Amino acid sequence: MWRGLVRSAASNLRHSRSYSSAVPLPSIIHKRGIDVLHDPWFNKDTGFPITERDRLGLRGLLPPRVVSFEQQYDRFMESYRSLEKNTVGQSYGVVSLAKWRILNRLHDRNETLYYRVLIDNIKDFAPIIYTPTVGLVCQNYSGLFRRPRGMYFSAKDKGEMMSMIYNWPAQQVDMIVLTDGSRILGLGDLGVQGIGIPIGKLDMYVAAAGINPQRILPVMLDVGTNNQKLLEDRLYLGLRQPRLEGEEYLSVVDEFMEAVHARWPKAIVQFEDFQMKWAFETLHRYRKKFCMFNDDIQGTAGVALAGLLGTVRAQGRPLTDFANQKIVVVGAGSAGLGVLNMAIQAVSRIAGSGANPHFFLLDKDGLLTKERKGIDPAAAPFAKSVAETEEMGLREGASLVEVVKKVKPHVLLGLSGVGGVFHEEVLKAMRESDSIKPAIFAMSNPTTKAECTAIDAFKHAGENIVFASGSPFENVDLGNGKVGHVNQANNMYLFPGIGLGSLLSGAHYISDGMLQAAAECLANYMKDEEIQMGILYPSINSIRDITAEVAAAVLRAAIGEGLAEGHGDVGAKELEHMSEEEIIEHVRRNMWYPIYSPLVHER
Ligand SMILES: NC(=O)c1ccc[n+]([C@@H]2O[C@H](COP(=O)([O-])OP(=O)(O)OC[C@H]3O[C@@H](n4cnc5c(N)ncnc54)[C@H](O)[C@@H]3O)[C@@H](O)[C@H]2O)c1
Ligand SMILES: O=C(O)C[C@H](O)C(=O)O
Ligand SMILES: [Mg+2]
Repeated sequence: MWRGLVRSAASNLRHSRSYSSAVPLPSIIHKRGIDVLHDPWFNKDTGFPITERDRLGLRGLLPPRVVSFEQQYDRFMESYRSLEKNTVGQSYGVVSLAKWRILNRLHDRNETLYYRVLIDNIKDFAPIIYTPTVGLVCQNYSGLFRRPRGMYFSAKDKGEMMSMIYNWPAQQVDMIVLTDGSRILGLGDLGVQGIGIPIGKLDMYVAAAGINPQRILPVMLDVGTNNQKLLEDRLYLGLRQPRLEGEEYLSVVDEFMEAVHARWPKAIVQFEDFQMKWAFETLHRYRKKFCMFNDDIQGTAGVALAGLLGTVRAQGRPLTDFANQKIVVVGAGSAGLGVLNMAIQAVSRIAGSGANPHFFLLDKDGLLTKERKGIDPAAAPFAKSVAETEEMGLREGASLVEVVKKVKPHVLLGLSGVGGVFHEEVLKAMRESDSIKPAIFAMSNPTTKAECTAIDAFKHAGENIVFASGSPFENVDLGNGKVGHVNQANNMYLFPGIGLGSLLSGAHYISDGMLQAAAECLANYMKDEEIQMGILYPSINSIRDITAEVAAAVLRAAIGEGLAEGHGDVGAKELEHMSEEEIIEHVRRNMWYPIYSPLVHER
């Protein structure tokens, strides 16, 4: 149960919150009494030792027995397990929200214990604090709201953001996840309720990348919502106005980015769940100016590419064969286009710039060809020419079934946000694939929006497929002791490492080379024996390990490109002189791990 490395208190405290107010020794924190108990960053509940109770004015505010961290941990897990028992037979929504509530209450009260149970039970808890339950939490946010978490900047705050940013109590922030709530998972525009996504992503940053929870900041940019139901909901907590558009919209994002940069010039900003037009626009606008990335475009692309390369290996083919793979991508949004852009780059690296990849792109109106009217410029490079389409017996707007039947793809990859779009006929058509091991990636989230379920994929497309989904599914029992392995193709395998590696590099922007290094690291992480069994991604139980490797790869790439400026007391020169082993050791040393650190100096 007690996995992972236990850091020394001193090293944990190096990243602790520091205070500008003059603090007389012996206290390490400036708060006293009930304020300490009400601060989840420092609270140890019944775990406060007698010396700290004395010196922080806690005597009498707690029952007398001092309970160890291990006992507190076991107590929480017992109540969690009994909640599981007591909710057997109830609906998914009721059970998962009950689980979310119990975890959220701990999060509100005692962050050290919260992150420890999260890290140690990540396989069980990720589906609650992350996809799929986080989607349900966002949908029910107004009703579930008890306490705020993170910061909210709204269209009404124009002109005020530079001063508002100083309302955040931490002196240092390393990692920000920002959304405008316009495309929350596959659930559409959820307005201010989308704040659950940055919170969930940052929980993964703490659990996987060891970013200190005192240095994370979830942010909601509330520029209104076009969701009529929310606008009419009397409990809705966001601005009741249609979304800002055009220059008005961009000026709000600009102001926020400048405010963040002014206070924390080295903070990394992850853009998350923005509708496509703003996802691309803001990425182009800020990517060389600030240290930022768009997770849905860039993080997803790297995870998908790692899976696609794994698929080639699973077929027993050399990686150069990637250039010959026929890949049908369903969904021409920020994620689908991000994947195709990165896949095209990979093909030209592997097979030279003259290679002609066999990629097919569909959106809600079917196969995209050059004949499409009003085609989005971001999708245009992937539209098929008339000659190519005719040669295959296809046409503009051809349906998914037609495309799969004619193309016989090696890979069918969904990022459409439409549950069940890989229906029985589509999956059965995959049996005629030209691959001996066709791959089906149903990457849309949450589970209800997956293009197909794992069971249906193995049932209709055959037992020899490789399967991956964005939200978790159980492995499938194929009978006779055989198991259909379910991979979770989710950007959670990359964004924490991209963020941590970029942070430690101190680079002023995140280059394509850094992102490519992250994807390659994930692709190379899996052993051939695993790949042969259809296992394309590591178990989520190893997410801390894979994240350290990814972060080291990103850091090495930044050093190699001369972008690394260093972080904290480790400068560019020191980074340049580190060996590969020293870099990974440096990354691991900088990963926060939850233990109770002393809050008073020893006399
Ligand atoms: N697994 C992951 O790591 C991951 C990462 C990012 C996004 N996603 C998921 O991918 C989905 C899409 O995200 P996005 O940012 O690209 O959204 P988006 O809104 O930008 O794009 C959705 C695309 O799907 C197309 N589409 C809609 N209905 C369709 C249909 N019936 N057939 C074919 N195409 C259809 C739309 O035309 C559009 O091109 C979401 O559900 C999101 O949760 C998953
Ligand atoms: O949030 C996730 O689980 C993955 C991805 O960022 C998404 O938008 O679906
Ligand atoms: Mg996302």
